[in-house]
Amino acid sequence: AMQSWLQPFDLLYTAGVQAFFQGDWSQSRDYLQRALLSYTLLRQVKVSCQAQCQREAPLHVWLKDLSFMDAVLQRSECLEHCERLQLGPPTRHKVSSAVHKEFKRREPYNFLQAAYFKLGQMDAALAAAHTFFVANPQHAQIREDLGKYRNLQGVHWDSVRDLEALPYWKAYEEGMHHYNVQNYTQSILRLETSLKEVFMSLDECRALCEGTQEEETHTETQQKVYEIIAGWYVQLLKCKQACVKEIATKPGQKYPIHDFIPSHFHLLHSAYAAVNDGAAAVENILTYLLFYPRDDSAQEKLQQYRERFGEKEGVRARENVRAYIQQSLGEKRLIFYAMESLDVSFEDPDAWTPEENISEAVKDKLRAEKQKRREEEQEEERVEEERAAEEEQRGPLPFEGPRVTLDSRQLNGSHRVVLDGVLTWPECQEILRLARTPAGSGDGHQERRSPHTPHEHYKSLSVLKAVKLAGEGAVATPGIRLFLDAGERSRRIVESYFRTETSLFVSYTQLVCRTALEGKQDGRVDLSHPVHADNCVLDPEGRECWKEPPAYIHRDYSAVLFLNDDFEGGDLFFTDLDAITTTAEVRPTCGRLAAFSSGGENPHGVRAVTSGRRCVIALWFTHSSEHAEKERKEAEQLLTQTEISSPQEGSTSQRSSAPHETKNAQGRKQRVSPTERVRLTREEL
Ligand SMILES: O=C(O)CCC(=O)C(=O)O
Ligand SMILES: [Fe+3]
Repeated sequence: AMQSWLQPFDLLYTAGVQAFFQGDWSQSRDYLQRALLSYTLLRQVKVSCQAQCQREAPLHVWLKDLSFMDAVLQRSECLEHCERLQLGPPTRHKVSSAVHKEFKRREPYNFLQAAYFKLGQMDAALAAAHTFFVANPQHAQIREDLGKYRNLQGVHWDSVRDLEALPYWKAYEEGMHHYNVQNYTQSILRLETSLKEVFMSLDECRALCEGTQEEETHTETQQKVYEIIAGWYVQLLKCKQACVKEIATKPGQKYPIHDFIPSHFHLLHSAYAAVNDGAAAVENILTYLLFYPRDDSAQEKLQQYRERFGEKEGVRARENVRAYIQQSLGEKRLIFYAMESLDVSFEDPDAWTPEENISEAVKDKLRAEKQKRREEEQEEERVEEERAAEEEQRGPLPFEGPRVTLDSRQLNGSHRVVLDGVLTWPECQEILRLARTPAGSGDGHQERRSPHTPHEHYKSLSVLKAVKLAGEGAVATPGIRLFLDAGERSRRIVESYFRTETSLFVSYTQLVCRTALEGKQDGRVDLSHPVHADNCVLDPEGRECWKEPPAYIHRDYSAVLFLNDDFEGGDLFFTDLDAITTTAEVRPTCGRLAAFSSGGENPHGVRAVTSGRRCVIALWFTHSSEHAEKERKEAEQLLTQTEISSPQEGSTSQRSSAPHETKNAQGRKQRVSPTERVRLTREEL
């Protein structure tokens, strides 16, 4: 019989994200839901196949003669068969570790919540948003979104829950709480539940290690067969060991809870003693002593319990915990052994590993690695602090009107800012008219296929060309004056906000429109503008940016002043040096300014414009007077002449614009400072 097998979750996720950026919310929601389901089912199948094959094809054989290999082959066949039954024939498809990480960070829920929101499914949106927030409490955008949901009517706040919650965290926390308020009976119930579920989750996590290998094993040098087996096996053991850390780390937290598993027994023995269950108190202190046999205060407690409750014949430490410790120590022993001879690094997730199990050489190595990790963490913290300090140093805005909407921290980067209100709506309309000149009018103006994608048209206009067009009467002068002024306004904002050491000059100004070509958008996966940095040549593989020609190395700051939002797609986004990991997205809208330093710290690109036309003023600034835009000066002079020779500037515009647009034309005086202008237009509004 035909059976439809599970579709790969990464492909479903990609399809969901793609539909999202095309604004197809219901499609996006459906794909994302299926991706999450596929992810969960796949893990369930793998865990259950592991369990089944552990029973059917046990591996308790020693590496003598051929029986070991025999067992390995049988296990392998069992797993293959089990997974084939449930997942279909094996494929070459391999999920990248980047996607694995995104699922771990619950990234799909962020898209899903936004899609639900657009579809008006508010309760679902809230649940998905909360689920994402729990794992990403620092995420600025989700905080903002949740704040938005909070103000909406008819949202059921009481029913909001974490859709990915692992059951033991709730039990553990309630157990701690009851313990702290000396409600021991309840505390015992919760902590026992937590323990049971912790070990179940631990088993699942460890079983998943036996699935596909995450890390590619390096095969640069020629390896012998036993080296390959050893390398592979050590990877497996390290993966299993790492599960303790994973289990003990709450979603959204950076570090695991110290001694998470042993601490259960510590709490339990006192809780049982408090309710006078002597046998259980002794059992749990003995279990705790399995981890820390030389803990004096625990030994003392054991003595006290024996005196208080009498000798408890036959009461012993918990057998499953003893087995677990033995298993874990066995794994550690092999890893330590490998560390001595092979180039193996390891972070011991447990504090209880007995000293005598570790050789001096390995101790040194563990210490050195720990030191390295600490230094890396300190470096991370330092960068974070620097970023915070950077924010505090931000200068004031030079005039009234614009306001900062997102700072570097909220944009997950450095030297980035998004401001709103740099242009008013009528101003955007006036500038947009410049871009609406019919194709072919005037030699200065270009409309052609985009240099970046075959799915879009691309039109650019420099300030000088714009002024020349005005001279020919092809465009209205108020728009051009605004075009020039918008550049100057942006320059002043950037100079002041980033407190640049010397003044900035505009080095280039361009009005750029990207138009989606109808009928050429199906299945589109490319970008409107590929990821790049503005003053250096980006090398994503090497994670470097080369500040050398052909890059425009004199550019110090970049700005994009958005003019409209009546199109689909076209978000500006920032990435890491890898040109893949998106760190921030900026949705264009009239008067919004995205400004950032032009170097390798700010790789950026533009998402595909899939319908309509997206227009912006792109600006680059420089500290070097030699690179100041010469055209700008010339344009200023020419424009002033034109304005003097035709004081009724509104009249020239009539020819090139549709009648309904003239209502936005402003016949007011043009010689006003930006401050006055903002005030003026505000009063007009
Ligand atoms: O249009 C945009 O949003 C950015 C364009 C850009 O990055 C560039 O032209 O260098
Ligand atoms: Fe750029």
